Amino acid sequence: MPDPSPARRAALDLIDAVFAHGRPLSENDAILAPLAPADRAAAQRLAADTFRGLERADRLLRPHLQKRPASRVMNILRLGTVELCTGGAAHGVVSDCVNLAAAGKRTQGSKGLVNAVLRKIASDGPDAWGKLRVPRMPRWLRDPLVAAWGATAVSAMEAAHWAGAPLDLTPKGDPAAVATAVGGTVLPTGSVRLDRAVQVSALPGFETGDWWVQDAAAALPARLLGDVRALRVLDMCAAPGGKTLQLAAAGADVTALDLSDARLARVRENLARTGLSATLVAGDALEHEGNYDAILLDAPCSATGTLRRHPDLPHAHQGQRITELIGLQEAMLDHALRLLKPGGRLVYATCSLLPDEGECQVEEALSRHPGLSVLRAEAPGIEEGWRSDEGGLRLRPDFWADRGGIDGFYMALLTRTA
Ligand SMILES: C[S@@+](CC[C@H](N)C(=O)[O-])C[C@H]1O[C@@H](n2cnc3c(N)ncnc32)[C@H](O)[C@@H]1O
Repeated sequence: MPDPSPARRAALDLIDAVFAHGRPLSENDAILAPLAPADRAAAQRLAADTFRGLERADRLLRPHLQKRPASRVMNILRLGTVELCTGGAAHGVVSDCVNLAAAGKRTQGSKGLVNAVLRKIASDGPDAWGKLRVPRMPRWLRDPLVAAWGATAVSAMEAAHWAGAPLDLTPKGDPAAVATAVGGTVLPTGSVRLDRAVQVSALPGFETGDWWVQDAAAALPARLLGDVRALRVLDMCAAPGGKTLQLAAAGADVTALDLSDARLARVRENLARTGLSATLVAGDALEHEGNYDAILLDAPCSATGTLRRHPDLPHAHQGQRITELIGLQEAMLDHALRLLKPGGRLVYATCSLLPDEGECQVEEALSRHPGLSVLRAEAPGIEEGWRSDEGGLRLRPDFWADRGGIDGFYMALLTRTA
């Protein structure tokens, strides 16, 4: 039996790692490292597409399965179903999925099942696919989001997740020049957006570090700090460094702190590519000491605002860590306030859709710290509808629907007088 294609085999390993070990697709370099760049990109795309279409795939597969097969076999069927229903060539997909089953000791016995089921899906799946509902988020996440934002808003978010995300770049200098060079458009907030699929490293300006990849929402927190020229700024959870690059490009004297050495290496690479500089510190934010004019706290969170790009996340965990993360965010915010000079500015941000990681954190911090207040967030492109009751900004993936959406984010600009 021929070997399966390296990209499909890696995609299957990536999917298995999410379900079996709760390891998100973006944290599986060991699976992708041996592959050629094109196979790596194809594996990532196949795995992400499988998670995006998982609910539809499971619905189509259910009538063909008398009992649920072993997890890896189920994942081969899901991978094949999504490909077959989104334009994959029937013969090539079915035979390679059979090869995938044949290649594993625990899956060999299911070759026949894979072949029979995927042949049926190849004949009637593509028509049925388009008639199925837009996939929903898993209940552990959907229920609290419906409680926070209402069912209509959550359906709109799911439509945005299903549509996927364009590519956003943050320019180091003039946005118009970058937009012209890459064939993109300048968004009202100053990011440059490309609506077509591209190989990022082949775009003009990549080698010369004229821009970096960063969602338009993720580019806003650093802008809320305003003019940071010559200020001592702490980027408290810095890696992989998008916001460090913005602050350094704006002329700040940046200390970029992160717990993870491996992730700090990404900050170092990004600084080198863009010719920018910052002081890198590996360590626990809660133990860091210093005195800063401004602080950016982009706290670790559920990342539920990024499901357009990371549809695997709600399957990697069922929200078990969220309570722990909320405690960490609170402790980090309190510690950051200790490191901030009186009158200094602090941005608290999370790429989460859950108010417990955003609005509630700021409301509770205001009640714990009498000298703390929220300043009005000002930056180009901010819409009045984004402003939340306690004075922060709430961005959701269903916003900017006519422009291609924006990641979910929360951010607030704080200052401390005492
Ligand atoms: C949301 S990400 C930061 C993204 C980054 N600001 C950017 O724009 O590229 C959160 C980061 O917090 C780091 N982190 C988690 N716990 C930490 C801690 N106790 N101290 C410092 N960094 C921590 C993680 O390693 C991760 O890189």
